[in-house]
Amino acid sequence: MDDQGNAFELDRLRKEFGDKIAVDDVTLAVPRGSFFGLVGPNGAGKTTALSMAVGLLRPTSGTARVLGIDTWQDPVGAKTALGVLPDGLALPERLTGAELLDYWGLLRGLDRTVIRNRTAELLRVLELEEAEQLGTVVLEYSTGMRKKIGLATALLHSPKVLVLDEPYEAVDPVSGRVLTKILRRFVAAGGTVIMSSHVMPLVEQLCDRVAIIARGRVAVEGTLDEVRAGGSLEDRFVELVGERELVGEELSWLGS
Ligand SMILES: Nc1ncnc2c1ncn2[C@@H]1O[C@H](COP(=O)(O)OP(=O)(O)OP(=O)(O)O)[C@@H](O)[C@H]1O
Repeated sequence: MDDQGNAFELDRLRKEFGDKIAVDDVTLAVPRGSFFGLVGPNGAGKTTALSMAVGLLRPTSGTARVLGIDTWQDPVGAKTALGVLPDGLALPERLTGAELLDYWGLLRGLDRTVIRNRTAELLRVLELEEAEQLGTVVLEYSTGMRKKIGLATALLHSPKVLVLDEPYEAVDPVSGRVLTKILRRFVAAGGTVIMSSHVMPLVEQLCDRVAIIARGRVAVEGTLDEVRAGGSLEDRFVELVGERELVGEELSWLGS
């Protein structure tokens, strides 16, 4: 166990794709029990950093630890502690939600009765029960439904740390509220959530710590109030990242 009380530690984590430095020596600590928001512009390196941190993408250099367990030295140990909603899920598509969770649970080594009970509960809470009754396979799911079944796979084994890449994207408001309740309850019970999002008000509403990442680097990190520095998170984001104005005649043909 990690004696510093961190759920997550990235130490000079780096990813190069050819000449492109996608993640530029990111060092970040996420204290246990925090609801951590990772924000930044498109292409900033959020997905790449999270993918390396959870063991889905091999870093060029640097380390990632989950509850003190090195993600790359002890992948099974780290993955036991982790629940992950990756960007662009690669799920078996020709299974129904329940079949997928059954398969997932068995891969995780869960007991069949536990899988069955949790699956029924997750499908009910995430409003995927009707699709299940109709025999809808994941291939036929809408974008939001795919997000929700992805969340269900992340939650199924009751992990200690959840890493969610844009969990609210494409999720309707009713399911969004359910998700918020689930995540808040999870954190209240001692779990840790690391979530990327482009929705600043949502991050302000949910997260107690935030990092703004830009061009592969951490521009600022701290408590929500430290990062906001008296303004809104969006103001701080734009201030750090730089505002893009339409210059001169750019797109003036639009609507003319
Ligand atoms: N497999 C890859 N090969 C080459 N370049 C990549 C690859 N994956 C990501 N990149 C590049 O790395 C950079 C970071 O991408 P990443 O997907 O991590 O950004 P992001 O912050 O998650 O963006 P978004 O908010 O749009 O999801 C981008 O410049 C992207 O083009």
